[in-house]
Amino acid sequence: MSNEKESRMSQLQFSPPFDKLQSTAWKKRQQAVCLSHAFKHYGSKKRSNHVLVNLNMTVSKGMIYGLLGASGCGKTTLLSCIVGRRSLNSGEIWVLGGKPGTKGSGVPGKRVGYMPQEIALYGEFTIKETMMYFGWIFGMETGRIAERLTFLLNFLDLPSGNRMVKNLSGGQQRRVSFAVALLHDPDLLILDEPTVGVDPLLRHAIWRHLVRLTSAGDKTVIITTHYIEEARQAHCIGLMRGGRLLAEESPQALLTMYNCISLEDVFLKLSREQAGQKSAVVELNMFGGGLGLNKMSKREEAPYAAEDEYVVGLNFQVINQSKEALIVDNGDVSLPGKVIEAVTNECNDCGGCFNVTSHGKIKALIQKNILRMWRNVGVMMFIFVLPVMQVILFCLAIGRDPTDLKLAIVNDDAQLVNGECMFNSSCSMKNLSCRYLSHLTEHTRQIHYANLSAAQDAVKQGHVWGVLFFNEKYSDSLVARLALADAADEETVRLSDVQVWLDMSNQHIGLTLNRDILYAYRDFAQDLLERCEYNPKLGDIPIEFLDPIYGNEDPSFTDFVAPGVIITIVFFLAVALTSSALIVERAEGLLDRSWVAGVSPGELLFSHVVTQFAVMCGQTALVLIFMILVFGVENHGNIGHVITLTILQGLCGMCFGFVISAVCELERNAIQLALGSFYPTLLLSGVIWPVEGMPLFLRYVSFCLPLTLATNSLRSILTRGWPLTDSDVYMGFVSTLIWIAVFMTLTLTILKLKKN
Ligand SMILES: Nc1ncnc2c1ncn2[C@@H]1O[C@H](COP(=O)(O)OP(=O)(O)OP(=O)(O)O)[C@@H](O)[C@H]1O
Repeated sequence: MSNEKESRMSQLQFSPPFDKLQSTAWKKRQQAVCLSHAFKHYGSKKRSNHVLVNLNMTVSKGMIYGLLGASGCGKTTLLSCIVGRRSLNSGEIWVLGGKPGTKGSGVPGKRVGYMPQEIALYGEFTIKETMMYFGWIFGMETGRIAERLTFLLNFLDLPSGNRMVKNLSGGQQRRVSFAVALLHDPDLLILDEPTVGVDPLLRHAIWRHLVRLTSAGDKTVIITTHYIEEARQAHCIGLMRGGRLLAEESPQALLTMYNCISLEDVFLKLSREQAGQKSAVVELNMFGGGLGLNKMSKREEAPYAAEDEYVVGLNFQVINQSKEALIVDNGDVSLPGKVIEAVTNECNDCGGCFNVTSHGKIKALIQKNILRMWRNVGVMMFIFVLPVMQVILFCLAIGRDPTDLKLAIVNDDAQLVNGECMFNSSCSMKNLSCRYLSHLTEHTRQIHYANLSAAQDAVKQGHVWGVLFFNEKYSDSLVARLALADAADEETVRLSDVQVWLDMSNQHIGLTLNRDILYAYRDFAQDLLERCEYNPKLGDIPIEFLDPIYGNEDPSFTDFVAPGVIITIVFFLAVALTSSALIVERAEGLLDRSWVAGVSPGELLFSHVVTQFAVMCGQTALVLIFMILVFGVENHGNIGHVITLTILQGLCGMCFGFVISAVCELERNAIQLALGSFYPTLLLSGVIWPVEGMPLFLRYVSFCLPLTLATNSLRSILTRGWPLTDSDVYMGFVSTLIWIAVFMTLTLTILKLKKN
């Protein structure tokens, strides 16, 4: 050890005593990472899985710390606590002088470079775009990112920066992921198995680079690896098992202390000791020199809660610095970095200096969202083609009267001439059945049958929708009935009736025929009276329907359903688009990477809101253009209000999508929840049937749903032209805004809870 280093060490050892508590805290803050009595479990208290159990760990600045342990022993969990991605259930954690997650600590954020186990990269980005994205998130200048990109492409032997990540090999993708962690030259590098799938030459280069990085003393690396041999190059090794560190020493010191020739032997020995010398069933998988300690008995994996009893080594306390800890492979003794750090360098003193402005991050996030959509043809089709298709299909398929309905006619009143039912259109009282039938043609196709039983059979077999029967005395009886009025006898009245049997199994077709048969009689009677110079009104029932105040005399079902359909399309497209967005990012480890890079849930949501808002404006424009301009759905109101309400509903759907994606871990569950909510909402919101037709209790449920009042409001604007001041209209806006606020609050709360 050099004299200078020695004197610095002794200065530390005899540093002026603060009060005891203060000096302990001060010591912890001088380390790159310091955990004491750390506990972490997953699951509920009753069924908890204890992953970190009274774990103590000290990583001094400027060292490479190799974290080794069997699969499932808690390494990733430990790293995620260090980077601020998870918090401990109890215990203390200091990272770079601050507590992860506290303001200005820079962790999570730009002070830490994190390479997770998963690839966690956007497949549809090029390498360059990937670097730009993460660089902007870290608040780097574009020029600086380009410089680092050139260096990292060379250093990591990566192909051109213009290659798409998804087209790279697995090993190349891992190297890009490693490059992202190195990009902003962070103070602390956390690398979760960075050398998996990397060839030996490059692995060697990576380790050389890590050693070079840390040699200046201001950069620290924590690395997990299953290649135990490469871990020999670390300054310190933490051997982890059952949620705690069995040892924390330099490789050389471990070998010496345990009198072993390999680190695997050391680990085996320690594991046996920890398991109380009882048959430690540890299978060493020797493939590629890997540690492969993944087949331990359950008993062995159980956590050990006794206080510090198995921790071997000196824990690198700065004041009692272990010499062994400072021995590097070549036998030289070196200081693990800048052991002495001025208290003035503490992060709390620079208050917020590690905060990257939200502006840069949001810009990067928005660009990322747009690029992901743009590069994904399926998503683009979903966004812009699907709503148009839905509108076109709705307008073509829903609300039109059924036509070409076959009706069986049995006419004993008139003879067919060349298959035609002939009549005289002047004031003639002959063949009145044919005259009547001439008014029944709008939606029907008449098929003449010779007798009643054949016609009724045709209905029974589904060939026709109904039978109209005219007896042989129909015309004469009808004339007599009109002439005699109330003097007509029962027989005359009966014979002047047209007898009808309908197939009412299809309500809409049945009602259409029913209506047409009645209207045809009215038209027939009025026509006959007019030709015979009577007042045609005598043929009508004595009720006069004047011009409707709203709507028209022949209201269309399309006009009734259209407002609800517009809102449903925009709402549920937004749900579908958003609900999977966060889940996919989370499943691919991208969300974790963003959190660790310092992106907050609020920034992430905001970026999605902005992108989605732009998408929704496009969707709304397309839906309204096709509904109103192309298919002529009526609009008597202010188009500005129609557009605003539709966009607000889209935002509301997006926020609901955020809730789903925050709640669900799997995309499958998100799809189930989105689909599951679609039908109840559609049925209960008065979109396809008036709310007034529901039982009373269901109406209350209906009014509490996000689409009901908005649909009512849009309907009032479109069909009645009501202004915003009308309560029916403004309640749609108010309820939508309330739902947006509720969904956003829920999402933020769930995300924050999950982040913790
Ligand atoms: N989100 C989670 N919820 C519940 N249990 C979890 C969660 N993440 C990890 N675990 C459990 O915690 C334990 C430790 O997992 P962790 O990923 O930290 O292990 P590891 O040492 O990194 O393993 P490997 O080397 O295979 O990556 C495992 O039993 C795992 O099943």
